[in-house]
Amino acid sequence: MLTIDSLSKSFDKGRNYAIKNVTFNLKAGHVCAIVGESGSGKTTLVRLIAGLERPDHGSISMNGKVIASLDKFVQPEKRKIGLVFQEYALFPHLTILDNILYGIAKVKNKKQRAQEMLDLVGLEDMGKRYPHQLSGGQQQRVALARALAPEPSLLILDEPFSNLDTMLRTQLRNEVFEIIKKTEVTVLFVTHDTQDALSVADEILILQNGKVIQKDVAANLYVKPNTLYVASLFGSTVHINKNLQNAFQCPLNETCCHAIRNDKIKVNPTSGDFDCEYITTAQVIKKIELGDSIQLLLKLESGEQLTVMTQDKNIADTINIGFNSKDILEFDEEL
Ligand SMILES: Nc1ncnc2c1ncn2[C@@H]1O[C@H](COP(=O)(O)OP(=O)(O)OP(=O)(O)O)[C@@H](O)[C@H]1O
Repeated sequence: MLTIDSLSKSFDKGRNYAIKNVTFNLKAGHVCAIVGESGSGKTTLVRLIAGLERPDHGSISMNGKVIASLDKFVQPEKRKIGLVFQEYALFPHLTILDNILYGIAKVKNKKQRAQEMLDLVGLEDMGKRYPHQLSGGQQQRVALARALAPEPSLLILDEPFSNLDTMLRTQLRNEVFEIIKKTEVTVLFVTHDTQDALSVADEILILQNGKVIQKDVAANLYVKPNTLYVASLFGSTVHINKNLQNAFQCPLNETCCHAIRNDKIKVNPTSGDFDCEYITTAQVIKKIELGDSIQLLLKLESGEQLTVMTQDKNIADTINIGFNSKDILEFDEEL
């Protein structure tokens, strides 16, 4: 449905690239989350797709038709793309109903359509109110209703929940995606929050320095991350550097980079039935009680520090820790 081919964009005549050679496909009806740290190019990528920026290289096609390339540019309003941003961008002087009507000037039965959209987002009685009379979460649902009203082929959500506090954020995210599922619209969802991505996306695209590092379903990103960065995004991860290899006596292939998830490091204070292939001794520097588990900050003889989790309340000052080769993650990259 959406095809991005070798897309690049620079804001300084090619010295740096906000988006560099990005290629991916998105199937109709799928939700794809775009995840990456600040400055990785997420917003630039969706602005290119929405037609708010022009690419320097490559092309964007929707349903087989090129909408942006070096010699073709379809205007944003002709792209059938709905946008929802972090700031709700509602017109303050228009009622909720008029805000929704604004986007569907050319649709037949537009009042009926606008009311249907209000019903869809659960604000059927609020059409006559003004934006300032609604809560942040309600305003974001109006923004969603407005974006969905013209029946877009693609809906782009750019950090739509960042303005909200954590409780409301999770609730609204779940509500919004329940609404979206009913419409079967294809979605690109920009977020820096991996929990958001894991909760709602069919697939996740990871951007780093403007490049796609990996695009896959969530389970694969966890089990087979391409890089240490991707591994770290989906759970605390320790790089098994030379010092750690020496400490645990686990020599690893020098041409690759290796890591272990913190929750795969086993803790056993007595070493009785310790069942790990690679073991070392560690000094407990700090214990932090986190409800029913305890986080331990450890120092190895080599001076390396790492954290592990345990449920054992009787932790001595010096403990054994270890892991198994099956849990080691291996990447091609050099750090
Ligand atoms: N209009 C612009 N002019 C100049 N540089 C820009 C412009 N827009 C983005 N950039 C640069 O492009 C790079 C990618 O920015 P972008 O906003 O796409 O990242 P992001 O991943 O969305 O970040 P954030 O999560 O902080 O919003 C950054 O280095 C940014 O400074």
